[in-house]
Order: sequence, then structure tokens, then C-alpha cells
Amino acid sequence: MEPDIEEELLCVEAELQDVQDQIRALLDRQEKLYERQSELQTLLDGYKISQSAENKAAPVAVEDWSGSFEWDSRADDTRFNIFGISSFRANQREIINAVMSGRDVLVIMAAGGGKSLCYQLPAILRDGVALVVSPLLSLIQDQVMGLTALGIPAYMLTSTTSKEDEKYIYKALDKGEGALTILYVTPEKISKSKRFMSKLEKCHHGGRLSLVAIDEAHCCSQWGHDFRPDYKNLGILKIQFPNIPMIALTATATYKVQTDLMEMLHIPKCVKFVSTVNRPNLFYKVLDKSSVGKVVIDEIADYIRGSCSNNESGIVYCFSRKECEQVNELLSLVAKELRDRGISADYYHADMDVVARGKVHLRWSKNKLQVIVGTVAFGMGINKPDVRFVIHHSLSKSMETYYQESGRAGRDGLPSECILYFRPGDIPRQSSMVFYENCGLQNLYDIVRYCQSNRKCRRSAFFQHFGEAMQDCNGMCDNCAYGTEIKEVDATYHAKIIASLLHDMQSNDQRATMLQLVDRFRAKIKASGASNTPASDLKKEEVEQLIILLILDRVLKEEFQHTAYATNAYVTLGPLWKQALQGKKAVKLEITIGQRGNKGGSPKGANKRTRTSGLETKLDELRIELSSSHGGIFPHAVLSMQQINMLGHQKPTSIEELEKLIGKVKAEKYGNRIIEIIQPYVTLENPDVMEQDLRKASENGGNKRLKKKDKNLVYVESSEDE
Ligand SMILES: Nc1ncnc2c1ncn2[C@@H]1O[C@H](COP(=O)(O)OP(=O)(O)OP(=O)(O)O)[C@@H](O)[C@H]1O
Ligand SMILES: [Mg+2]
Repeated sequence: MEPDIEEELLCVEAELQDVQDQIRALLDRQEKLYERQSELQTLLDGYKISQSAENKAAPVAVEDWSGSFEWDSRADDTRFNIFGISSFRANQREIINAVMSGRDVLVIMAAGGGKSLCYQLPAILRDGVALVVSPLLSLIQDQVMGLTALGIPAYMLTSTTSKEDEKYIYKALDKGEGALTILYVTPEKISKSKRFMSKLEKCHHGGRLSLVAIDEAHCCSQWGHDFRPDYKNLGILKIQFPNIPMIALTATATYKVQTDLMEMLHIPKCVKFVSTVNRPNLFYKVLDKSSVGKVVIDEIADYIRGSCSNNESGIVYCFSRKECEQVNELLSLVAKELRDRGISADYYHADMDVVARGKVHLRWSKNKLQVIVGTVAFGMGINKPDVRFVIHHSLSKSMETYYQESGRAGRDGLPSECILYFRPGDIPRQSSMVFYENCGLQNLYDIVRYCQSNRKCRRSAFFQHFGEAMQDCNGMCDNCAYGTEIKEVDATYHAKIIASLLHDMQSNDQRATMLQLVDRFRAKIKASGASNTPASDLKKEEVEQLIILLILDRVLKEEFQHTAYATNAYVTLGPLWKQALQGKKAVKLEITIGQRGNKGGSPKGANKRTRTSGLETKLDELRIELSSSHGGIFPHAVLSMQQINMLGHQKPTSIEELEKLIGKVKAEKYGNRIIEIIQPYVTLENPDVMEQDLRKASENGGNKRLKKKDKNLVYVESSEDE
């Protein structure tokens, strides 16, 4: 009898185990399906919106904007000889053709993609004045200075415009007197200045308004990340000037924003150009953030000293603008600590007075200051193309904002790095700042997922977020480049303890912050004396990581309570807590071995940044010097980094050769000085080798000499004669 019972019991237990395994597998599958469901829903919403926008617009035959047009040769000549740009980037030529054909155009192109050229070049090719609306004074100033340096009659009408310039501009608008090709204004001018609008009408009436460009057009939309009320009134421009081509440009990719701004600007039939969100030159990396502030600063300083020895520019972002007071202290502290470690750094925050802020920005833009430590308030006005690194000392509030903020690196297309310091312990502070925003927590958890992931390509997270097909990362993120060295811990048991702890606390009307929960968990493990249970081996940070994982998996959730001074975040039981309590929810915790971002293995695409040669360094110094002597323009307006690299390789020795590389305008203006710098490097074809040989030669009693064979070739030979 007894053996029968025992046998049946074993069978029942085995079957139970089997059922439990199946439940677990099904729950896992359910999770995955939920995730996929939400991804597909986002894609579908986007698709529907785009369809309805297309249906609303009159059917337009598919047009070929890449064919030949009568202005082709003029466009190429202007691109090269005035802008010094050797070839168009993706979509630029097509966009220019559409504008030149008189069509309204919407341009969605990633940061640094080259949107400015898309309206500046047609502005030069078309007769009359091009009106450009741009949201920030600093952006406008940059652009006007750059264009003026290229000899293009560009002006701005803003609060800082002198009376004299204002008079000149109004005369040009009114009567067509004086050269005026591009006029920049802030949106307030359109919505608030009747005088300006009436002059603009006259300009239009006289057939002298060539095009209207709305830069940073996402500012029109409340769904965009930087809504500006004055942008809402820009719809008036299309109403007043229906036949003038309007080009709206933005780097924000969401469909909602796109359709919103087409409606607001009254350009339903516009030709839309959407480029990829991919920024192939950016290397994305997440690093574990130490809980000790100084260690983080040490690491940042080491990174800057090690990877950016040529005084290459960068930004360090700290916190969000909402925590301003403490942030200001933190910013100045971080800047000071970086200075103490030998790095030229200063801080920038919204509360500084305008002059001081402007000075910091200017020093940085002119490469006289290497690093700006700022809040995200230091954002849209940044037009510097050669930012080599953007470091986030703390988490952005969404994937979209991280894409924008990190995207300030490498706008010139050269390899640059985006580094994010992540610590689960930072999350409650962030979540208590965003929870009241529409989808605030969901957005934050998305970027937390991005950070927590040790295997998934970082780039793929952006493609997924913006509903774009996957593209190859080419080893340009830490997860793709270094491979993964992680330990997977089955944390199902740990999750069970946490759920039971919280359940007990909640039954007693108690609540816990994340820190308190971590402490309670560890205390419970200790008190139970279970030193060899699987739960005892988790470090404090790993318990934090687990709690965050459980929040992302909806086993737990965050709740918030306002006090007079702050908003506190608490961790409570979430929708799937019972499954966790019953051990039915498989929880797998990925623990990094060693430090994240420093995983072993040789990086595939990492460190693609080439070392700057001696000549390139000299050319870089020259551009700083020339920029000051040419009216204080920015160094990148003299020569871009790409042009410096090209000159470093090609080493032109005559103005004619130089002209073929950087165009007529720049060759004429700066040519002599550039050639002066290059010349010695042509005679010394390989200066590093040469220097070594020269040294050896002198050590050997000078029995070697340099012999010049032809203009470009130099070799070293032994000579007994000398
Ligand atoms: N075809 C090209 N070839 C090489 N460099 C280019 C080309 N087009 C633009 N650039 C350079 O790329 C940099 C970024 O261009 P631009 O400022 O127009 O970017 P953007 O798309 O407006 O970016 P953002 O969204 O950040 O404003 C500039 O330094 C510009 O001179
Ligand atoms: Mg731009």
C-alpha cells in the first residue's frame, strides 16, 4: 500500500513540476507578447497617421527628385566653391531640387545630417530674399556669422540687431536695395512685429521673397520635445505667401510631430523627405556608475585625458533642469573637479546671467575651453560640429531625449562617443521628476531598459523606438563591439522574497523607498541565517538592479508622494506580484563581470577615432588663429575637421590644388596660410619616421643624410662621404 502511495505522490509531484514549468514558460511568452504588442501598436499608429496624412493630401505622382535639373551645375558650383563641400549627403540634392521646383518640403533628417545646406543653397540660387525662422538667438548668430564669412549676404533681425542693420534690412525688404540673400528671424518677429510683417509683404509683393524656411520645425508641435508657443503662429506665412516654397526642417522623427506640423504650417501637399535616424559615426556606450561621486569624476577625467588628448570638445550632462538649485552646485563642482584633474572645463546653467553663459558657450565654441558641464538646458543652441564626446553623468528622461542630447556629438560625421553613466540607484529621483508627465514613467523605463541591457545592440533600441527597420551597427556600440561577459543569475527566489517582504509591509500600511527595500531585503536574508541561500550572494547594487528589473517586468511598481519639499518615490507591488510570490515568474538577472563597458575582447568598431597627425594639429591651431583674425568667426567656419583630415592626407601645395579640395572662397581667403603650414610636411613625407631617423643619424655621428628625390618623396640614405 505504502509504496503505491509514494509512487503516486512522486508522479503527482513530477506532473506538478511539469505544469509549473509550463506556466512559467507561458508567462514568459505572455511577457514577450505584451512587449511585441506594444511595439507593433506604435508602428501601426505611425503607419495609420502617415496614411491618413497622405490621403488628405491631393494624390501626388511619385516624383523623381534625383534626376537632372536646369540648375544642377549652378548648384554644384555653389556647393563646392562657396560652401567648400565636396559632395552632397543623402537626400540633400533631392531636397534642394524640390525646393528649387517651387514645392513645399518637409525634411526629417538626423542631427548633423546637413539640413542647413538644404535651404541655404536654394536661397543663393533663387533670386530675392530667403526668410529663415529659427528658435534661438545663438543658433541664428552662428549661422549668420558662418554665412557672412563665406561672403553670403546674410542678416538677422532680432533683439540684438543694431539700428543701422535694421534700417538696411527694412530697406532691402521694402525697396530691394542692398544685397540681402538670407534673413534670419526668431518666431516672435512673425507673431509680434506688425512692422516686420508689412515689410515682408512688400518684399513678397515686389516678387523678391525667394523661399521660407522653418528650422527646428518640431517646435510647432506640442508633441515635440521643445514646443514653443510662438511657432504656432507660423501658419500665417503660408496663408500670406501661398506661392512661395516653404521648407520645414527637423531632426525629430515621430509621425505625430510630422503630421502635426504639416497641419500647423499649412503645407499638406509638401514633399516629405525622411532620412534614417541612424548616426553611424556615434559609438554608444553605457558604463556602470559608482555610488561614490569622486570615482565617477575620476573616470570621466581619465576618459577625457586618454581619448581626447587633442583638446577635443565635449559635453558632460548632469541631471535635469527641474532640480536646478542643487544642480547648479553640482555643475560647478564637477567642472571644478575636472579642472583639478587638468581638464579645461566650465559649467553652464539656465540661472547664470546671459553674459556669463554666453561667454562660456563662446569659449567652448572657439575651442578655447574643452568641456562644458551643463544641464540639458545647454541644448538646442549648440551648433558645434566637432563635439567628440557627450557624457551623461546621469540618465536622460526618455530614449528620445537621449537621442537628441547624445546626438550633439559628431555632427561633422566623424567618429565620436556617447557615454551614459548608469546606476539603478539614480532611478527613483528621475522617476519622481517625470511621473506626472504624459507617459513619463513609460519613457523613463524605456531608457532604463536600454541601460540594463547587456546584449542587445544599443542602436537597435533607437530603430525600434522610432519605428525604423534595423540597420547594421558595425560594432559601433559597446554590446556589439566588446561581446558580453555576464553571469546570468536565476533570481526567481530573490523576487519571491521581495514580493513577500512588500506584501507584509503593505499589510501593515508600511511603504518602502528603493533604498529601504534593499536594506530590508538584505536584513531579512541575514536574519534568516541563510548565508548559503542563493539570495545571500547579491551585492547591494545587484539588489537595486533586481528591483528595477522587477519594476520593468511589472512585478513591482513605483508610487509617488508629495511632501512640502520633494516628491518621494516608493516601491510597491505591481500587477504581476502574485506570480513572483508563488515563484511562477522566472526572473533572470544579468550581472556584469568586471566593469561594464570595459568588457574583454577586442572592440570591433570601437576606437575608430583616428589619431591626429602633427600636420592636422597644426592646421587645427591655424583655424583657431584665423577664426579670431577674421572677425571672431568659429574655427569650424574656417575649416571643418573633415577638411583638416583631407588636407592632412592630400597635402596640397598650391592655391589651385587647394581650390580643388576646399572650394574657391576658402582657398582665396585662407589659402596662403594653409599652404605655408603644409609645405614643411610635404618635404618631410613621414615626419615621425623622419624624426626618428634624424635622431638616429645624429646618434650615429651623422653618417646619414636626408635626400630630397622629388616634391613628394624623401628618402634617407647612408653616406660615407659626409
Ligand atoms: N554634404 C556635406 N558634406 C560634408 N559636410 C556637410 C555636408 N552638409 C553639411 N555638412 C556639415 O555638417 C555639419 C552639420 O550640418 P547642419 O548644421 O546643417 O546640420 P543639421 O542637420 O542642421 O543638424 P541639427 O539638427 O543638429 O541642427 C556642418 O558642419 C555642415 O557644414
Ligand atoms: Mg540645424
